[in-house]
Amino acid sequence: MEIYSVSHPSQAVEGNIALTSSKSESNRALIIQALSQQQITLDNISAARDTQTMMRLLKSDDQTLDVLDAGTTMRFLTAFSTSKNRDTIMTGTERMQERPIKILVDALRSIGAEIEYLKNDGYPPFHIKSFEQSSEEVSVQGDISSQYISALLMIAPTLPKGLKIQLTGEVASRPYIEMTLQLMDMFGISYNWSDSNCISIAPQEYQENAYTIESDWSGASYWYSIVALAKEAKIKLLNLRDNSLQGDRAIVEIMEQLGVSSTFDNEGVVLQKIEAKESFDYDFTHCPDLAQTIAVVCAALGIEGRLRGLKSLRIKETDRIAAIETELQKMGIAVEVFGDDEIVVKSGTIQLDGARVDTYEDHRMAMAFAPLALLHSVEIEEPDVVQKSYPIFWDHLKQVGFEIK
Ligand SMILES: O=C(O)C1=C[C@@H](OP(=O)(O)O)[C@@H](O)[C@H](O)C1
Ligand SMILES: C=C(OP(=O)(O)O)C(=O)O
Repeated sequence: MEIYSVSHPSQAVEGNIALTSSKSESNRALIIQALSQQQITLDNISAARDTQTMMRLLKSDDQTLDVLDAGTTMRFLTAFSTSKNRDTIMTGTERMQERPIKILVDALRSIGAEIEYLKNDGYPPFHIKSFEQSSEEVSVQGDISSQYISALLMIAPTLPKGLKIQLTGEVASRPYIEMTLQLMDMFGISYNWSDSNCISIAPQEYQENAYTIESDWSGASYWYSIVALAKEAKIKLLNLRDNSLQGDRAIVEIMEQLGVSSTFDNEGVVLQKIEAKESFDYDFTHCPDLAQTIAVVCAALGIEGRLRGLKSLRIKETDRIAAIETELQKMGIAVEVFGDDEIVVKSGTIQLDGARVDTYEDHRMAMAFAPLALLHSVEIEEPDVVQKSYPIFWDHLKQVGFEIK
């Protein structure tokens, strides 16, 4: 097994960081480009493996599309292939075969798709056999994954009857749905989102336009953590915008409570240290990818942190609630878990002597725990997991004085 030993002798960080661009924006823009008959020009496409996989599979003529561990790639390509009536087998890693797809498959079946599961009902792999649109009305449960909804939204204008998507229950990860609609709007699509949570999209064509993908706010979160834990810090993150399409921009307000200020200029955002509050309480329903970063920041600062709205964490790259609990407890920090939705990271003194972090094939475990190296050297198992969203993460750490062996 590969292990990195990460440390930071001076505990002071300064520099400009050109983050990898957003895989969420990239994967949407690529699907829109593939659905459009017009010239759609995209700049700054993400180097993330999830996006590189999307690009490769969009060009592929193979019947089987293996998305590896990329959730958006699985969900968006499922709807895309169906809309094209393309005979396709969708598959992915072992973990991907445990991540639910039933809500999306049921929705596609209800509008005319014939889809057959090849192993376990409700999970990849499955076979998309045929599609002829029989109905434009579809009902989708909103509290499991917004990716099913984004997938349906993007194909909607290209379907002969369009789509009326009725969202039911609580709608989680809402900013990701808004990102999808805002990108569609940029390429000429109009839609109506009613008070009763019904999104209607008439048949229309995606129009010619150009878009430059923004840096990744989820990746930015690790830099907020680095600034919070460093003794001295001045970091500028390039190509991030105050008015972002990405919901993880919420890290700005979150980290104001945990010791980091943000100042935007026309190049990006400058992070500096400020005083942290003494306790922390936040609902991550709409920014689930930030939860691991914040759990570790609370543990490192010795602040009690109540993290709510974590329901979707159990079905991501790993069971992230269990992973946070296990790894922080190894470091002497008690974590109370309340059902599937909430954890409390208890205040205490983190024990990093001999600390080794298991990353559970989850990029965010590696990146969330790496900033602890500012307090004491830490070992990170399977460091290559960062390829999924932020391939140059470790090079960026070296750029600001982290030592990696
Ligand atoms: O649409 C997207 O780009 C994403 C939506 C979120 O997933 P859920 O909607 O499943 O929470 C998020 O966790 C994921 O990293 C990316
Ligand atoms: C959950 C994530 O990605 P996905 O669901 O697209 O695999 C993530 O990047 O944290």
